[in-house]
Amino acid sequence: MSLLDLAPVVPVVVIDDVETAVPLARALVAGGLPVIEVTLRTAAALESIARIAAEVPGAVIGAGTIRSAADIAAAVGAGSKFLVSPGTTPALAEALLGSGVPFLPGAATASEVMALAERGLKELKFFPAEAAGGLPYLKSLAGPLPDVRFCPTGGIKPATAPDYLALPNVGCVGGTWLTPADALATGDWARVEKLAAEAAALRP
Ligand SMILES: O=C(O)C(=O)C[C@H](O)[C@H](O)COP(=O)(O)O
Repeated sequence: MSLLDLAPVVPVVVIDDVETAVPLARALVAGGLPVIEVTLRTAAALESIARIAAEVPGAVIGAGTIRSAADIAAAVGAGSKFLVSPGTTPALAEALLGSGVPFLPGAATASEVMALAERGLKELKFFPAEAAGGLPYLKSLAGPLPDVRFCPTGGIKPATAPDYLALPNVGCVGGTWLTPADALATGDWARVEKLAAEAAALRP
């Protein structure tokens, strides 16, 4: 099954304290969102991915902010089951194709989408979704490029997620709203689970 169809919302998580990784992943899975993207933006990211991979069997754990072949090696080595990049250079596309795991390469323009589609890559992250044109932009791409599907991410909120999910070329959306920094800091896993449950219900 495609990465885009596993869950309506992919939580994008920035983890500063590795001790929060497992409880937050458990809360997301309990709420009904098994696909979790940990951004490689913090020192705790790789160890967090490793712990979630080892200790949260219901999670499909992946790495975001992939920018290089070295990032791919580190992320896959830590146990990432999928990879996500904010944008895609030709070299990064090559490295992702050789990674051995599913991935969502980032794209934001018709030309970038077409360059990836030429290589057979037709399931992409649309980033930064809101800033790059949001709903009208994705609707416009669906006309000439109907065979390409997206996980828009960047600026998407609970109120706007349903409109994105209603588009024919959107499989899921990504966002950080499921794991607010203050909830992570205070260990408010019940709040994370509730936010996840509300998001999971966006596509019954
Ligand atoms: O680090 C990355 O490569 C990313 O994944 C960027 C994130 O997708 C956005 O930062 C989403 O953040 P929100 O706009 O708060 O939902």
